[in-house]
Amino acid sequence: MEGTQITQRLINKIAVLDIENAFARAVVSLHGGQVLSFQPHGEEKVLWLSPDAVYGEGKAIRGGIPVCWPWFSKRAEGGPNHGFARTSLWRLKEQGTLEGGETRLLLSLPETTHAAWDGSASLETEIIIGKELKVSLTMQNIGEKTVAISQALHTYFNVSDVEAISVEGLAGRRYLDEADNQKAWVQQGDVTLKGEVDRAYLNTSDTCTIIDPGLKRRIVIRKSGSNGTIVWNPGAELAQQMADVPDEGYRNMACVETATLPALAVQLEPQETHTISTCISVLR
Ligand SMILES: O=P(O)(O)OC[C@H]1O[C@H](O)[C@H](O)[C@@H](O)[C@@H]1O
Repeated sequence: MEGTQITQRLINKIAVLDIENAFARAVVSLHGGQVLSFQPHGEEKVLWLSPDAVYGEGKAIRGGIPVCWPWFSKRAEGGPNHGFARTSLWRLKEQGTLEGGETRLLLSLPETTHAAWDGSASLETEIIIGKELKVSLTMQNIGEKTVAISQALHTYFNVSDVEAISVEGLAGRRYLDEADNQKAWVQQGDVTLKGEVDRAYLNTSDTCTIIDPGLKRRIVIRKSGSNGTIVWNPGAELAQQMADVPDEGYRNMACVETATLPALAVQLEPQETHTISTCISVLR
């Protein structure tokens, strides 16, 4: 197939773009500035998207790569969990095809302010869809004071069985167990996920690899500009309490998130810019 096809449609009034090129298919939502799907040709879907996801104003879409910004997690001062970028309406600023045939989209939130936040920033997400998926989030402080930014490209991966997979690349790293009062541990060997897992790995920009024996593939997650990795799965009990996750839905999902943790927030000076990015590829 030559070139890129991009078509727009609505899911319950939310505008999404369907992209198809020589390498892959992808779906991107302008609500949240969020990749919802990425599927290289001949490959199973790489990202998990909840069949019960809610598409509506003010709601976060469960799955794909939500952009958590300008804070990650709950915030002592209040405001929505994981910030407001994932519930904002982004603009499609540029679209094009790169020399190698990959599709490039640039989404933007030009002047980003919120009642619960005293900062002011511009935000752009560059999405490159090729054999690999690359997502880069670039922010610039356009206010007059320094702002502390924590964030995540909160990536939900599609897996055959969460209890059968393992995540390589975090051995020896310190983590806080968010499911157990932030107790600190050091990761021994690869990460396996049984029951609720919510871990914040600190000071690591290492590449992680999801080994999925059921789908007979490895998903390689490279990252830059981020000093932390979150590994999350709600487990059976919590999933049952989540209206936008089917009871058994947790089994096919694993989040490995490229993050800046609140404790290690970026101090962004006026006019300063910062980029975090993740690059996802599949190996057989
Ligand atoms: O339900 P959400 O606000 O989307 O958050 C979903 C999850 O995100 C991250 O992975 C956090 O580490 C978890 O503590 C949180 O439960």
